[in-house]
Parts: sequence; C-alpha cells; structure tokens
Amino acid sequence: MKIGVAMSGGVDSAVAAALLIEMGHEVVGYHMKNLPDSLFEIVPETKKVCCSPSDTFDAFRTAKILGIELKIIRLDEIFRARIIDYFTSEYKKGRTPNPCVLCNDYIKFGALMEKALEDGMELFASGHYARIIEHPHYGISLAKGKASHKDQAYFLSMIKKEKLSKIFFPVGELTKEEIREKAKSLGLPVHQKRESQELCFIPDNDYRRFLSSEGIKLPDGDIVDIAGNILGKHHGLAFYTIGQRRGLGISSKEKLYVIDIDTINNRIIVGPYEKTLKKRFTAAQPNWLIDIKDGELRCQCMIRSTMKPEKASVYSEKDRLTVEFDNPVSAITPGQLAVFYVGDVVLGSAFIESVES
Ligand SMILES: Nc1ncnc2c1ncn2[C@@H]1O[C@H](COP(=O)(O)OP(=O)(O)OP(=O)(O)O)[C@@H](O)[C@H]1O
Repeated sequence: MKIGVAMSGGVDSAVAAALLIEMGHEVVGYHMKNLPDSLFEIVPETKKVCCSPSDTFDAFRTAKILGIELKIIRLDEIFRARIIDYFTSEYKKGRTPNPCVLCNDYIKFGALMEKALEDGMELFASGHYARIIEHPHYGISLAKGKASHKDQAYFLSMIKKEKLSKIFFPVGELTKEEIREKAKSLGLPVHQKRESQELCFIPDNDYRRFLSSEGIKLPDGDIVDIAGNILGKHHGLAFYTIGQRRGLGISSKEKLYVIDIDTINNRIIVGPYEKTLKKRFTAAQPNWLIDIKDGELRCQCMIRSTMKPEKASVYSEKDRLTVEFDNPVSAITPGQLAVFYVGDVVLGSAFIESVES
C-alpha cells in the first residue's frame, strides 16, 4: 500500500515510518512547515516545540537513513488563518484556546493529509499515541493508545469522522520506551529527542510578547474576591486561567484560586478551592465520531488532556450540548475542549462555552 507519513523530525513519527516500511508498504514522508525559519532566529526556542528548522533537518536525516522520499509542504497561509488567528481571537474574548486540536483537524489531518492523498497515497499515518479501531458497536473509531503514557486521542478528537478510515497510527500499540528502543536499533539519531512541549508559534513561551506582536493590548485590572473586595492587580486577563493559584501576586491567609475571568469588567475573581469545583457546563461546535441522536448520552468526559476521565451525562440538542459530571470537577475552562469517551474509545468532543455555578 502507498502510505504517507507525517514526519516531524521526532522519534515517534520516525518509528511510525520505519514500522510501515517493515510491514512492506511504500512510504513517503511529509514534513510541513507553517512558520518562517526567521521566527526561530528572532524568538529562540526555550522549550522544545514542533516545526522548527532543526526539526526539518532531523526529518531529512531520518528519511535518508530509512531510504524514503521526504516532501516539504509549506502551509503558512492556512496555519495563520485557521490556527494563529483563532488563537488570538479567543484570547481577545477572554477564553483559553486549544490550537493543537484544531491543527490536527485543519492542518495535519487537513491540508497535509489532503496533499498526500492527492499524491496517490492510500492512507496517511502519524506518530501519535492513538489507535483507529473497528469497534463492534461504533464501527471505525478513534481510541486512546494502548500503552500510552499520554492521551493523544484527546488532541485528535476534533478530526472529522469521515477521515478516520484514511488514518493510521503505527505507534499506537507501543510504549515510549519501546519506540525509543526501536529507533535506537535502527540507528536513528533522534532516538533520544525530547517531545514537543509548547506551541510552535510561540517558541519562547512568552505569551505577552506574542500577543503584543499581534496587536493585542492587555490592560491591567483588579483581582477581587467573591464579595468584590480588591485584593490586587492583574496584568492582562489572558495570562490567567481558571483554577490557577500561583503567580497571582496577592497575599491572603487562605489559598486562593482563579474562579472566574470577568471580561466585561476586566477583573479576575478569586476564591477558595471548593469554588473551582463545578458540575455543569455548556459546550458548542461538537464533533461526533459516532452516530448521535439528540437526547442523553452517558459517558466519561475529560476537560483537560491530563485529567482522569470522569463520569458524565451529555444532553445534546442540535449543536448545543449541556454536560453534567456526576461529581464536581475543578477548573472547567471556557475555550478548552471537552472530550467524551466510553473506555478507550472517543465518542466526540466540543468546546466549553459557559460554566454553571
Ligand atoms: N512539522 C511536522 N510535519 C509533519 N508532521 C508533523 C509535524 N509536527 C508534528 N507532526 C506529526 O504529528 C505527530 C505528533 O506530533 P507532536 O509534536 O504533537 O508529538 P511528538 O510526540 O513530539 O511526536 P514526534 O516524536 O514524532 O515529534 C508527529 O508524530 C508527526 O506525525
């Protein structure tokens, strides 16, 4: 089979490509570049991000060792329109965006995958820790990686259902240690390479510099308690997230957490931990990976990629969802993604709109 592989220059996609070659497929690597190389000279990487010039170099040398062709695909324009502009506009609205989930649908399994399919590739693979399975009840489904140390299915849950039959995750059954071992045994220099940690378009992780370069002004404002007493000053709403405790710069006898971001009055509201615990929220722009009817759905839900899935009911009416956890959950954050699972299988996801107190 002809299979295109999204090659980042990292170890996971290198091993994904190697496994496909071992299976006897005809493999072509696709490396996308979405940002000008000069960005990484002006704004040096402080934490590892994907898509830097050194990643392009690594993708080339990996392809050379594996003996496959590597195509470089420039996607600057669509990346700017779909990802960077969305990111800044969400911040303007006081929401906390999740650009990586949209990048997976619009860019990696969007424009990049389309290019590979246009070239005649029959499937498109990546180095994500996830699986595409044939589920007895739901049919072709997205599932968590088998031995995953991190749940990347969460970040893939916005991919449209009709694309799943064209996608393959060759490392979804492996542990990170097995992947590194495999890369080492193949003599791939990237076997020890770190994973990406930060957003590619903010390589220095300095959101203030980035937003100001996008022309977003972030005025200072008050940090207040639930009763409205002023406890301190914030330096731009965008730099605070629901549930945050550190870096608030206020002194108080009890531990205080951000419980609300009030964009209308440019205020941060803080309160005790219990006030960060909420059960119900609304969500919009759902992407369903199973056939769904309006009504109630019992499932597990994650509102952060790092949390333990919690039991919840999802009530859907057209494109509006109301989600209710069985037990309260901390820091439900507008703009972030709620992902719905049954066991390892992803049923769908939607963006959190508003949280009920
Ligand atoms: N610039 C890129 N070009 C092509 N594919 C990419 C690029 N960046 C990431 N990918 C694809 O997305 C997958 C996940 O990337 P991400 O950076 O989130 O995770 P990672 O665990 O660091 O993966 P890797 O070790 O392969 O870099 C990669 O394995 C690769 O298939």
